[in-house]
Amino acid sequence: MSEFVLAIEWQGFEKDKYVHTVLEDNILPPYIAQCRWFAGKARQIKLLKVKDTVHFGSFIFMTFEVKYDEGDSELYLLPLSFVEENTQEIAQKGVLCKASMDEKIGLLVDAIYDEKFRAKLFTSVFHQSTFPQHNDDSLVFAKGKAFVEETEEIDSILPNIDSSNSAMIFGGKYFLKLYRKIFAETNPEAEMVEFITQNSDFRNIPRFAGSISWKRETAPEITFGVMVEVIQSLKDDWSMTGDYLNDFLEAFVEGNFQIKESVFDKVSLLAHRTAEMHKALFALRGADSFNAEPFDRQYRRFLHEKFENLLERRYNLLTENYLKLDGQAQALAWKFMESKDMILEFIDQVLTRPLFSYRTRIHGDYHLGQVLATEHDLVIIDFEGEPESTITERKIKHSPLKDVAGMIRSYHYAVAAKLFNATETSTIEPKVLQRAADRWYKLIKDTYLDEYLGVFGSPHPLFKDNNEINYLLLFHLLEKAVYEIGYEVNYRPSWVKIPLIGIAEVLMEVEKLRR
Ligand SMILES: Nc1ncnc2c1ncn2[C@@H]1O[C@H](COP(=O)(O)OP(=O)(O)O)[C@@H](O)[C@H]1O
Ligand SMILES: O=P(O)(O)O[C@H]1O[C@H](CO)[C@@H](O[C@H]2O[C@H](CO)[C@@H](O)[C@H](O)[C@H]2O)[C@H](O)[C@H]1O
Repeated sequence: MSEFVLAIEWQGFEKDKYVHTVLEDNILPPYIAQCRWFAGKARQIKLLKVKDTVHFGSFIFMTFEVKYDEGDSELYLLPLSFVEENTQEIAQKGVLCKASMDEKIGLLVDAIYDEKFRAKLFTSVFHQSTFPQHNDDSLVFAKGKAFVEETEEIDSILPNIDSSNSAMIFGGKYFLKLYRKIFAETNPEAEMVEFITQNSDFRNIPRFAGSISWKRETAPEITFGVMVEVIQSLKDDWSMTGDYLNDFLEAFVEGNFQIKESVFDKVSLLAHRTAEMHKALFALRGADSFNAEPFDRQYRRFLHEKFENLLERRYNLLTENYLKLDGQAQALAWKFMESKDMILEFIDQVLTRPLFSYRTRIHGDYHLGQVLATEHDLVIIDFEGEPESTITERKIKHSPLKDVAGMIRSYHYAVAAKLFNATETSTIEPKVLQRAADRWYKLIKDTYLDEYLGVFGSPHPLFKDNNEINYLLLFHLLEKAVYEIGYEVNYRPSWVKIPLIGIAEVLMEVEKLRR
């Protein structure tokens, strides 16, 4: 905790330059560096600036901007509370500094750690309260279909989960995600979850229970948080698939290739739920932001430019990090670089080839970790979209095959990570391992895809024909694997070979299309 003792006054907080300067220079930099939600830990901070203050009873929502030496700046949300000493036990990681307010001594804390703040959030959703601000702006709490509580007296906890935002659970029933990195726009997750809950009968998402938004007179509104129902789940589908793969691995080291029927059943179930989600999104009419659209020129150009830029950035990243890669990853990276012309030619086709399929709002960052396994079913979560894209881009409509490609990539990841990282396989030749991984992947991929397409029947309402399905699926598989190189180089360099193998496999299919 910082040594500073800040004298705070909530009423004049927005204008108190001294308090802002101490926060910006002395308190926030060390504080945010230890917060899981702060995404700029690996970047050089050039400027940190307190931006806005939104009053919420005896609490404050403060926003601050972080500018870096390179790349885009970011806007963060930090709710603040003053907790008088000896009134409440506050977790050490929530304390910013010692403080005084109205002649009382206490602590300035991240308000999520203050149970009174959490209780006020709940009460405000309960009453659908509005908090007018000093200008014509207001802080607005909305209530959704899944909010069925009859009392506002409810306990709250901060669950111990891995989240890039801040989660709170109320009465074991309501899950509130308070966004930390915020955008000057409605968050796509709040929009998607609210729209699906209120306008469709698709049940395999946590249904919308409420939201917190800062509505501004002269600027777009900003979503501070979204409340949904709690999903009772022991694990996500990534760990569940990891369990099936443990069985597979055990048989494989004994010389058997074995996949249980129940595994195919689970894969089919996920394909089924994916198709139902896409059907629901396709059927949502009446609001421009959800109506299905064709592959018009403007969208084709957007898709093309985005992929070309991504490709360029990834080639540069791999070149800069080439010497840090192991021998196998270097060979794969080399192959990827040599294929540049073929990839560019394949991407170019999106500008001109006939495409009569539709595009709709989609999940956007679909992988096994975004699916929670309940006792008998699966529930899809986290509709925030691809973390690297801007918030406007995340709302652009795409072919649902982009989600399908995301999930297929995830199965590829699951088997590769399991077989190549296990100690049990350390003495097995890489070629033999690769062959087994390929077989597992192919069977699972075909099961997923066949079941997914089967749900829609024929003719398919969203996709024109098999040619288009094939091209769009390969396009998005390639795009996703290229995207993943960035994630792996930055966070798990020893896994970079997984997307590189994925790229090599897609390129073999692309070559077949050229013949
Ligand atoms: N509705 C929910 N009910 C119960 N747990 C949830 C719910 N939504 C998310 N979680 C848990 O929180 C974790 C993080 O959720 P996610 O939506 O991915 O948050 P973030 O985008 O902040 O990382 C999930 O992996 C899951 O364990
Ligand atoms: O944190 P998010 O869920 O928004 O997604 C990011 O992190 C994911 C890693 O957890 C990353 O996913 C990649 O690794 C997964 C296995 O850990 C694998 O299942 C996915 O297929 C693979 O893309 C995701 O790309 C990134 O956006």
